[in-house]
Amino acid sequence: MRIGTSISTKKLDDACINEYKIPLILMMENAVLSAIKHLDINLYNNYIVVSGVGNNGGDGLGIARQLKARGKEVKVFIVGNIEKITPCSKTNLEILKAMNIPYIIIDTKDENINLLKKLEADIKNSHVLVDCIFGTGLEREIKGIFKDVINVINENKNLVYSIDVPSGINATTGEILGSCIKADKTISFEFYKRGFLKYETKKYVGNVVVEHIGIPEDILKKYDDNEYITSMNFVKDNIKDKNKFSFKSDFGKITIFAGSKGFSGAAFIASEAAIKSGSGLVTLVCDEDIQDIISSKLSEGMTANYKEEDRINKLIKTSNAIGFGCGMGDNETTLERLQYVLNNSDCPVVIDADGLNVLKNNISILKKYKNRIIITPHLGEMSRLTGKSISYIKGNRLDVAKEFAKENNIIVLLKGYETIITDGKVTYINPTGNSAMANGGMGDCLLGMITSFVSQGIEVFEAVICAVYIHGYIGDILSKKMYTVNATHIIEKIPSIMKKFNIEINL
Ligand SMILES: NC(=O)C1=CN([C@@H]2O[C@H](COP(=O)(O)OP(=O)(O)OC[C@H]3O[C@@H](n4cnc5c(N)ncnc54)[C@H](OP(=O)(O)O)[C@@H]3O)[C@@H](O)[C@H]2O)[C@H](O)CC1
Ligand SMILES: [K+]
Repeated sequence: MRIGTSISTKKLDDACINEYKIPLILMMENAVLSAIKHLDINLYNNYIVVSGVGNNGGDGLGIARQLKARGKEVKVFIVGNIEKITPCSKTNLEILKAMNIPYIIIDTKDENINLLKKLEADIKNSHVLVDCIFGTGLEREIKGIFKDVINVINENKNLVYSIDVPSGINATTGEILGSCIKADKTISFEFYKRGFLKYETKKYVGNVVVEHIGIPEDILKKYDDNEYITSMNFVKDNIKDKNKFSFKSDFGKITIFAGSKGFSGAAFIASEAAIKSGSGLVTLVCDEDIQDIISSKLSEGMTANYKEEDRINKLIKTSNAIGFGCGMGDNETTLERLQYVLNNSDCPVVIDADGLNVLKNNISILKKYKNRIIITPHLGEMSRLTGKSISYIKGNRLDVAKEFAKENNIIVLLKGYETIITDGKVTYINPTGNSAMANGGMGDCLLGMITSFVSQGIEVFEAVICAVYIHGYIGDILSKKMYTVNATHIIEKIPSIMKKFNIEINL
C-alpha cells in the first residue's frame, strides 16, 4: 500500500485532469462510491454529513446523495464561506437541492450559536457523522466557527467516520492544526497519508482504510514517493520466489555474536530465532563463561568462544549473514569485535543493541561498508546514534530514518509502533506487531530472524522487510489469546507460520 502526502494528492489530481483528461467530478464520484462501502449502511440509518466548501466537502455532498439514494436519513451541514465553494462541490450541492435533501449552511460571516445547537441536537439523534470539513487542503491553523463545529462534533459524538483525513490534521506532517475531529474510522483515498504515521495522530484517525478512486496505475507510479506499507502479498511474493532457485550449499550459514555474563538469554534467543527461521547452519560466538550454558540449550546450533580465533575468522569469512550486538556489553571490546567482524567479512551484517551503543561516538565506521550494514535501533538507540532528541525523532521518524540510511549507505530499521525499514531511497512501514510484544528479548528474536532471512538468498532489503512483518504477524496472532507475548512464544511459532506464508525453504 502506498503512502502519500497532500502534495502527492495534488500531483495526482493534476495529472489525471491534464494528462488523462479525467474530470475531477468523476474522481470525486469514485471517491464517494469508495467511501460508501465503508459507512456501514447495513447497520445504521441516520447519518449527518458535515462538509466544508473545498473538495473534501464536495465528497461529503456526494456521499449524502448516495446515502439518500440508498434509503438513509441524511442531514447535511455545510461550514464555511459558501461563496468560495469549489466547482465540483457546487455541482454536488445543486444535485442535493434538486433532490430536496435538507442542508444547513454555517457561514463564517454569521452569528451561529443557534446553528451549533441544532448541529448538537441532530448529532444526538443520528447514528453516524461523516466528517468532510477538511481533507488534504488543510495546512493552516483552524479558528473560529470551524473550531467550534469540530468541538461540537467531538463533544457529542457517537460514531464519526472521517473522509480522507480527520478534519484538523495536516495530511503530510501529521500536525494537529489547532483542533481535530476524533474519528472512529478514517476512509482515506489512494494513499495511507504520511501524517498518520506520527504517534500523536493515532487517537484522531481511528481505524484507517485506504480505497482506490480509479487513478490509473501509471500515474500512481510516476508520482510515487517510494513509501509503502508492507502487505502480506509482498512478503509471500518475495520469499517464495527467491528461494525456488537457491541451493542448500549457497545459503543459510550465519554467525551470531551475542551474549556476555548475565546476558546469556539474549544470545540464546537470537540464535534460536535464527535456527527456527530456517538458516541451515547457525553458530553463536559468545564469551567462554556462558558458552556451556547456551550450548546445552541450543541443540540445533553450534557455539564458539572468542579464544577460538581461527575458527571465528573462518566463520566470518564463510557466513552468508552475521548478526551482532545483543547482550554483549557497551564497552571497548565490543567495539573492537564489531570492527574486526566488519573488516574481515563481506556479507551483510545486522547490528543491534550494544553493537549500536558502541557506534554512538564512532558513526564514521558505518560509511566504510557500503550497502552491507543493517541497523535495528529503537528510539533511544536512534537518539544516541543521531544525536537528535527522542521527541524530535518521534515527530519525524520517517525523515530521520531515511536521512540516516542515505547518509551512511545502510539499511535502517527504526523500531516502534509501525516499524520503519528504509535504505534511504525506498521506505516500508510495517503494519504488524502490538504492545503485548513490548518486553525483553523481543529485539534479540528480531535480530535472529532478520539475520536468518538475509542469509537465505532473498534480496537484503526485502529480507529485512519480510522478517519484521512475520515477527509482528506471529505476535498479532498470539496476542489474541495471550496477555503477554514473549520472544520464546514467537520462536516456537516461526516454523508453522512460515509454512502458512507458503515459504519454500530449500535448505
Ligand atoms: N485525488 C484525490 O485523492 C481526490 C480527492 N478529493 C478530495 O478532495 C480533498 C482535497 O480537496 P481541496 O479542495 O484541495 O482541499 P480541502 O477540501 O481539504 O480544503 C480546502 C478548503 O478548506 C479551506 N481551508 C483550508 N484551511 C483552512 C483553515 N485553517 N480554516 C478555514 N478554512 C480552511 C480552504 O479555504 P481557503 O481560504 O484556503 O481557500 C478551502 O475552502 C481530498 O482530501 C479528498 O477528500 C476529490 O474528491 C477527488 C480527487
Ligand atoms: K475530513
